[in-house]
Amino acid sequence: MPHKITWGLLGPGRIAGKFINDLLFAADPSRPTTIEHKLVGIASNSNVKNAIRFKNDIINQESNTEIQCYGKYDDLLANDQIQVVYIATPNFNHFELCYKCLQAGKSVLMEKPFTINAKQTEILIELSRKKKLFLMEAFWTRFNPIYKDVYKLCFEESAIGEVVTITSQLSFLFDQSDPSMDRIYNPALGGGVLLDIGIYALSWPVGLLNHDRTLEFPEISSQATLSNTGVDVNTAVVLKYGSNKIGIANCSAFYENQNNHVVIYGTEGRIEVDLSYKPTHYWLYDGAGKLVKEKNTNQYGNGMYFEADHVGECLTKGLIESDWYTLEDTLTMAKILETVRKQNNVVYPGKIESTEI
Ligand SMILES: NC(=O)C1=CN([C@@H]2O[C@H](COP(=O)(O)OP(=O)(O)OC[C@H]3O[C@@H](n4cnc5c(N)ncnc54)[C@H](OP(=O)(O)O)[C@@H]3O)[C@@H](O)[C@H]2O)C=CC1
Ligand SMILES: O=C1OC[C@@H](O)[C@H](O)[C@H]1O
Repeated sequence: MPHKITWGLLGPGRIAGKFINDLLFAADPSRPTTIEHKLVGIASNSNVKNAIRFKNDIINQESNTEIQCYGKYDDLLANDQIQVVYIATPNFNHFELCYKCLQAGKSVLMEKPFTINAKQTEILIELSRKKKLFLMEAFWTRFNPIYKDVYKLCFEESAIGEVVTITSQLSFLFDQSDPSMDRIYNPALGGGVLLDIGIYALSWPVGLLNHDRTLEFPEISSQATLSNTGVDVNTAVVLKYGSNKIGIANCSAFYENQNNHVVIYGTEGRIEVDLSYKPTHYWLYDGAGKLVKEKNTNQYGNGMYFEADHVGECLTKGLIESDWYTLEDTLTMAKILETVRKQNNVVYPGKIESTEI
């Protein structure tokens, strides 16, 4: 019998549509058959019509009759049929909503970036442990099979010797005159490219230069250009781990990058990856620069079901934390993002930095 995981959704917007589509419908034959995902509730906090529209747009009318729609997030939290809540709102209220979910006894899958600052992350980790509830950042890239293959090549097969340098980028054209870009340019919503897309570029050096989590927090130097609204829009970060490992990550809102690549350099070769946020292809080169292996993956859905299935597997096993993308990993990333923001005077309103509920 498959293990049924019952989901609630807060924030029926853009990413939620992709995630829920994947959760329910991605037809990858390798998906675990032991888990049956069921969407039980959808909540908008501004208008129940948003939740209803989402339900009708995403889910086949015949199969959606049992899904409850709510006009307030709190009402969804009162539904005791819901086991885990996926929070897909803009960055500014992640802390508050996650805190409320945990207090209401719900496990949580929280969109990236987990919170606005490291203190908020620490509080949520502590609360989830106290309540014995599952909590994870929806860092979908880490669950992508190409990321996992690269990890294996580097650390189980020693395919490129010692990993010493990683360069990684992610840039999109975020047009400031487009009203839908409010989330990116508005400090009150926790905007800026670092938290929006820089986090993906950073995740490769952060995940692979310290893969066994034995090294100290890295030395960080960074530079950023700020928008007229005060958030970062063109940002570069250098991380130094230990005495000899260096990561370079950059992100920008100024151009649509055709080359959002990652390159992992080892002492005996390199691995190139096509897309830092949504990898589909890797190429392994030996020390002489000869291509020795490559892999292209089949694409099913949006690539977000890997993280969703992982949540299902963790819940099935009764875990309160992933052992693959841990809460310590989330906290480390939160500290790195905060350090870079501080170095570049990206200041958010005190209200969204607050740890008061
Ligand atoms: N994993 C990934 O690939 C991606 C992740 N993300 C992350 O997901 C989160 C949501 O991004 P995205 O889907 O683009 O966001 P949207 O702008 O689509 O907003 C999502 C929902 O949040 C609520 N909301 C939007 N603006 C506000 C506001 N000003 N005040 C209060 N509530 C608001 C709305 O729900 P309601 O009806 O309740 O008001 C809206 O439907 C972000 O943290 C982002 O970093 C985003 C894109 C891709
Ligand atoms: O997480 C994301 O990935 C894709 C981007 O377009 C989006 O702005 C960002 O939030």
